[in-house]
Amino acid sequence: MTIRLHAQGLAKTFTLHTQGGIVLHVFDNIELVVKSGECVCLHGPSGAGKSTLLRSLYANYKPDAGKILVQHKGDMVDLLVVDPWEVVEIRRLTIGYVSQFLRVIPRVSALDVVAEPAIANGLPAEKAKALAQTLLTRLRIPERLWSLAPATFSGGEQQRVNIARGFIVNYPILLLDEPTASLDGANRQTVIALINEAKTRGAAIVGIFHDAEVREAVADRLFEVTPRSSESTTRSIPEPTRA
Ligand SMILES: Nc1ncnc2c1ncn2[C@@H]1O[C@H](COP(=O)(O)OP(=O)(O)OP(=O)(O)O)[C@@H](O)[C@H]1O
Repeated sequence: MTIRLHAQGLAKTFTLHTQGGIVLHVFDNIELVVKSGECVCLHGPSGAGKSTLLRSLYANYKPDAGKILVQHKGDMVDLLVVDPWEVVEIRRLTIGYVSQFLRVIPRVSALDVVAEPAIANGLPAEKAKALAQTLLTRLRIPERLWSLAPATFSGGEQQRVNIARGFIVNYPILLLDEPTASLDGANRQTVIALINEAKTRGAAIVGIFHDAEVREAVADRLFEVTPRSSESTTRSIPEPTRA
């Protein structure tokens, strides 16, 4: 099976500049390989760094050390050294990300929010909207809501719009941050089906699934993220130089 994502020696700290320069060591030496058709579940206690790792894999956070190799247009490229415009391209074509919360864009309808990534990938608008309708129907978003901006939608409705947006493109790599957190049983089953369909077409998936039923239905293996929070240190701040 093709390796789609390979994180090597990843380390991440946060420096809390507003709190005396305290340095939080979140994780280090992360080695994660994800192949085509495989779903890996990030696992570990609250605060261990699962979301931080997932966001790092999407280049939302910049790790302090290591590489994030992703297969993009046939080549392995390191997400941590590419130019910002390439990150935009990699996100458009190669890596999809479903966060727990929808970033609501005022006045843009739910249908257009979902269709947008497909249009950005070159699908004609009419086809993209037809695909968006199919996904919104599968995720039980009532048709009367399709033309409305999702700002006023319930938490679960917003999450389902976000899922439809993440699954409208056949991304080779998919990152899922608790995609079923606010969903009822029927919609959880739909998300399980969408994830398994993505695996069947060869997507490499990394996810955080707190729900055991979802985890068991989609994950091929667990990847343990171990907390390092007890090792926070204070980075010394240089004394101000006197005139
Ligand atoms: N932007 C940030 N700035 C500073 N510290 C952060 C930031 N994001 C996360 N942290 C810290 O990093 C650690 C890991 O947080 P993270 O959200 O990755 O954990 P998690 O394993 O996803 O937890 P949970 O299961 O509760 O969602 C926590 O101690 C958190 O306080």
